[in-house]
Amino acid sequence: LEHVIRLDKRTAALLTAAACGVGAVVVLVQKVSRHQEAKKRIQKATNLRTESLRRAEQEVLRYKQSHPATSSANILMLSLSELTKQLKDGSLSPEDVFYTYMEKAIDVHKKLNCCTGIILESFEQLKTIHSSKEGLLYGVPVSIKENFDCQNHYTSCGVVINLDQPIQEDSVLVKVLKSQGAIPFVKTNLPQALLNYDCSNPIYGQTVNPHNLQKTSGGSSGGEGALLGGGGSVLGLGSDIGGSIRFPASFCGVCGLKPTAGRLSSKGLKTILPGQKSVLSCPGPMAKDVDSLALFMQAVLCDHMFSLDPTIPPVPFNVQMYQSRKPLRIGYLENDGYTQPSPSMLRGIREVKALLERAGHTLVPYKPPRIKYALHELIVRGVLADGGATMLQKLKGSPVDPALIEQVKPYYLPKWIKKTMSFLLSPVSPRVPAVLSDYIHETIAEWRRLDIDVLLCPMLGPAFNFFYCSRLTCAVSYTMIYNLLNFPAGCLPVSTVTEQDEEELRHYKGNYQDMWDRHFKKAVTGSVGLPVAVQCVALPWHDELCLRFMKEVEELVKESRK
Ligand SMILES: CCCCCC/C=C\CCCCCCCC(=O)NCCO
Repeated sequence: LEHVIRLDKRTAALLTAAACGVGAVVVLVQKVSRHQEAKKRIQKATNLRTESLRRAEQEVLRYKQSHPATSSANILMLSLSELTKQLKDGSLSPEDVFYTYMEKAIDVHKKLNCCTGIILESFEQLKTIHSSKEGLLYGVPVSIKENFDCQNHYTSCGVVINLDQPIQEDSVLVKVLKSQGAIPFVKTNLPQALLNYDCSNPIYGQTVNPHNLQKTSGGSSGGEGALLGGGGSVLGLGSDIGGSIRFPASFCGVCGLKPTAGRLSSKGLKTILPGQKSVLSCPGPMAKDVDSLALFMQAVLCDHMFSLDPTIPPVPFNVQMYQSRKPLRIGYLENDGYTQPSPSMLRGIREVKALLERAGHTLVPYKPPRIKYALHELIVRGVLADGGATMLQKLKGSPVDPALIEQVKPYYLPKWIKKTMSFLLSPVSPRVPAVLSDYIHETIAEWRRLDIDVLLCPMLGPAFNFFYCSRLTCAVSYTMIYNLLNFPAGCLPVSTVTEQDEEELRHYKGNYQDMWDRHFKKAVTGSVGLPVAVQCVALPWHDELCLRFMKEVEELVKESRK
């Protein structure tokens, strides 16, 4: 009997070992085949990009040969309002403008890796563009961030799992832009899974900064930032849930507006956390100047958008509010108490504050109420309510990008650890949706108490060195708060980093003097000459007031340089 039992034990051990072996082989085979599938999809997507660039380049060459008199340098120098005027009065042809920007975009892409592909359908659209002469954006080439659906193109959001089928239908904003005579001509790069303010993914690679190739363009609308900053586009479409329009605008020296979420249609705009309602994502324009942002808003806030997406309130652009120059009461923020601004961020605020005061506006100091509570209890708990599971789901079957890895490492912690931590914290942590509206009204009450119309606050910058964005999610404090509050917020360049800023940075300690403060100092080191921006904020649905404030800052800065 003893012999039989021993034999049985040995058999059981052998069987267990064999089962484990088979299991391991199955897992390995699955992993290898998933990896190969991912490689195949990436190859297919990059081949499509290469082919679209090659064909566009050929078309540009053909056009240039038959139109040697096209003055490209002249066209590229024009602001959007000058460009639209000349297109309308016929002194410029849509063909000359289109081929000029196509050539420039390809050129900029070769240096900065900012495009995910050329929209070849734009060549066909150009042939019938004369029928859209009444449109506010007649003949204007517009660049589109990759996460907006465009018919026949992928909307990958930088994740391999989304590279299955090309999209069937244009997003609402792309349709509306076309109906206003704009020509979407190129799709632009973004970070893997969008929830990051760098601009790198395993499909299309890293986009770099037009002012310094050793710096990131920022993200997530980083392809837009780089292309606009490099001069390869005059108007772009981005999206923002934590600063994704404003970070690349700041890092690349262009303007960007995150409107009130709900003002523009998000139909056909892919996000990575659909259904997450605490912090709202929204589309918005990016461009070289504030008037271009305003023109974009005016163009898309039209009956066509309201009828394609009836969930959008039919409120057209308020030109009167944009053009008003009545003196304002402006709150200003120097340090939110969470992320100590870099010396150039702070200098930007102080210089603009002085210009605004000199122009007759009243400036009053402002502090956001309970900033730590807003960031930790409302933003982190709202966005990561599922412990990062949805995001990890999207990363399955593909490598995690080096620009994202540090950020997502904690999401990989075993569920039981995350659950225990959540349980331990739950007595002190309220449910986000229940208290979010209280926080919004508390902030509005503070604005009312100070009697302020708008707010001037620091904008993260200058452009980071590579791989620091994923280590510094805390640095979204100046931007993501306005996604949480759903206040419109825009940013614009006001200066460039000086030797003096760089010297002061050597003494930067941060508000907490912790690891993140040390990372921040390293992230922005070596930035002399890079753009410095400020952020302008208004109350919900007052997008035109936000733009008007931005426009005034832009004018004052321009004037002060004369
Ligand atoms: C202390 C505040 C930390 C907040 C952490 C929130 C959780 C994840 C990090 C988010 C980083 C957001 C970067 C911006 C991404 C963006 O706006 N994407 C737009 C997509 O349309």
